[in-house]
Amino acid sequence: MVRFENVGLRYGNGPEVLRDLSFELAPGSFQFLTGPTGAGKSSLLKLLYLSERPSRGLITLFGEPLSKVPRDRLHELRRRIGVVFQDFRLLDHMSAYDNVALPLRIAGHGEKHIKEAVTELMEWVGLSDKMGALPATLSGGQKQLIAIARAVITSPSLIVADEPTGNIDRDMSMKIMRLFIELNKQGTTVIVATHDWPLIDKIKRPMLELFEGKLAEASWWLKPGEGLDEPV
Ligand SMILES: Nc1ncnc2c1ncn2[C@@H]1O[C@H](COP(=O)(O)OP(=O)(O)OP(=O)(O)O)[C@@H](O)[C@H]1O
Repeated sequence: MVRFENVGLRYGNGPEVLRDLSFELAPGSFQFLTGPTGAGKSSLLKLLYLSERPSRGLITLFGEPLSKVPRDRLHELRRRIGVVFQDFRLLDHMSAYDNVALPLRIAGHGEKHIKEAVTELMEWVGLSDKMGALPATLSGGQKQLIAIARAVITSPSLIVADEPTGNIDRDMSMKIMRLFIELNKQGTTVIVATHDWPLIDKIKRPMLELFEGKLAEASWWLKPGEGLDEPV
């Protein structure tokens, strides 16, 4: 699904903020990414969802070496990735329904299909009664549920989440993580950056740890399949 080989990243002429990153995300895997503030988690995720290009090394995404993908084809790969941010990035002037519908509208789908898909996803995240709500009238957790519905409406094969439960209470954080786990059980590859140790501890999935731009030996690893059926 994803392979990094000796990847480095610098912004402009600055120092390398990521160095010598080599790892793989297997198809259908669930991976946490953790590390202290400034360690480079968001930067690593930006490389994954194609918002930055590496300054050295090789990234292979969906079997394609990114260095060989022409710029005008990058958006095709990008469409296969759903991204969830800590700050939701909903469009404030649009209803929850229209926010969730947006990726399908951009992709040119008809309104009938859009209505079915949005209705199903709003039900899935438990917000069927908030279709017409503007983001400003929703709680942080509800906004994140809308952002997750928007991220998955195009059925991406990779979900990248950057601190999706920052500033969200414990119960809602668990609800959000359960949605990611459900998607993962359906075959979606998921990577979640978080500082939330109690959450990591409860969910028990493999973890990548960054320190000052380098991957540390993981403090613990689970063997493939291990932990996956634990209640969360
Ligand atoms: N656009 C940018 N231009 C220049 N430097 C940047 C940029 N974005 C991040 N950095 C630098 O890259 C390093 C890693 O930042 P990054 O945001 O990836 O860390 P992080 O682990 O996600 O931190 P946090 O947990 O605080 O979100 C930091 O030193 C940061 O200052």
